[in-house]
Amino acid sequence: MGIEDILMYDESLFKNINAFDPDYLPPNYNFRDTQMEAMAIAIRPAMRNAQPSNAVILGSPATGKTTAVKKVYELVEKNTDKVVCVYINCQLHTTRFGIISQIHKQIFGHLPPESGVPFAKIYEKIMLELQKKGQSLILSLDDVNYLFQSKNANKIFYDILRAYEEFPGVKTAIFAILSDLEFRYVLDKNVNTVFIPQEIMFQPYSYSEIEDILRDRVRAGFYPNVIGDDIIEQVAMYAFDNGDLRTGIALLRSCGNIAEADASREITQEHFDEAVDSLVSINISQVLSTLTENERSLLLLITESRENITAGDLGEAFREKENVSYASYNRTLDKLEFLRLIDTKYTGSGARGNSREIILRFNPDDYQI
Ligand SMILES: Nc1ncnc2c1ncn2[C@@H]1O[C@H](COP(=O)(O)OP(=O)(O)OP(=O)(O)O)[C@@H](O)[C@H]1O
Repeated sequence: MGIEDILMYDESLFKNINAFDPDYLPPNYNFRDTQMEAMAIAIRPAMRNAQPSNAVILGSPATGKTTAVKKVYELVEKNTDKVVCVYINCQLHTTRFGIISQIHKQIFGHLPPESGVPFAKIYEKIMLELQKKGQSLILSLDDVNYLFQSKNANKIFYDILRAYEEFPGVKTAIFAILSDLEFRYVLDKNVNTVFIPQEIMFQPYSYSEIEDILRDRVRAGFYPNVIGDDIIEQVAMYAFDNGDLRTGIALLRSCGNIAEADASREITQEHFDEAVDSLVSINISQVLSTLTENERSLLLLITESRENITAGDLGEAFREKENVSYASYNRTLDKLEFLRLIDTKYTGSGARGNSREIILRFNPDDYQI
């Protein structure tokens, strides 16, 4: 090994490898101003002792929902101490006690004791504190569908949103964050008497938005000239095709690691190809594994039809096969589109959307549906 090789060995291509971490908060956060404004409007009354609004924050995975909430929280906390902002990931905390403990931690700086103190005591302590300080609570429940699996959602929503009945003056709101469109209906059915939210929608990013975001991430994470435009565009295209910005960010990191292991000063086409291969198409497989019977059945019909079928013809075939209502067919179709397994394109003829053409977004031969 020559002297240069030794030097190279220690050299890193990464200026800041954390820029590719899942919890990295990008200082530059574009394309979500409308959604962040809607959140600010929902929170603003709380800064003036008025009632904040509930919201349901909806969008497919990696459309920036969590990041947007955290950014808005940062701004709120910078500007007022009248609002307590709590963010909870419901994949990690699903019980009433777990959720109230996290709120306790945010307010008092530590978790309550895990045993011995009943829920009601902790709840009371929190609400009295909010009442005393004249503070409002904005509780963001990320991946809120997990609460429904553990059947605790109803109680938790009531705990928070009805607090004012027992503790007059206390103002609370919930931001329910969802990446499962289907779940919107479950939410409505279960908690609609207390939870009347405004909807904040996170549309999928366009190709150029994805490219822009990834270029920013490259500037934050790599030294200059480590990765060329051509490779960045390929990464962006890959992320766009997969409908997942997160894949793009992971791919950038993986390219960097592979190039480093190769003791290269830059990321080459070969490094990119290797990174893509190693990604395996976990994404699509993962999505497929979460489908319900009906969704799977509809997707099968689409893959079997091979050429682009229209929504109308597909609807007839599906209703014959599964004996479901038209509304249910439409919901299932929307779900497949939301998950970016299919695209629908208007052909410009026909009535009531029946002229939409269904386009499959992946090669069915590569997957078992
Ligand atoms: N506009 C943006 N600018 C920069 N980075 C972004 C932007 N939107 C999303 N990201 C990045 O994409 C990744 C996913 O974002 P985030 O976790 O906020 O999405 P999400 O919609 O909450 O996803 P999920 O529904 O899967 O929880 C994060 O690494 C985040 O930093």
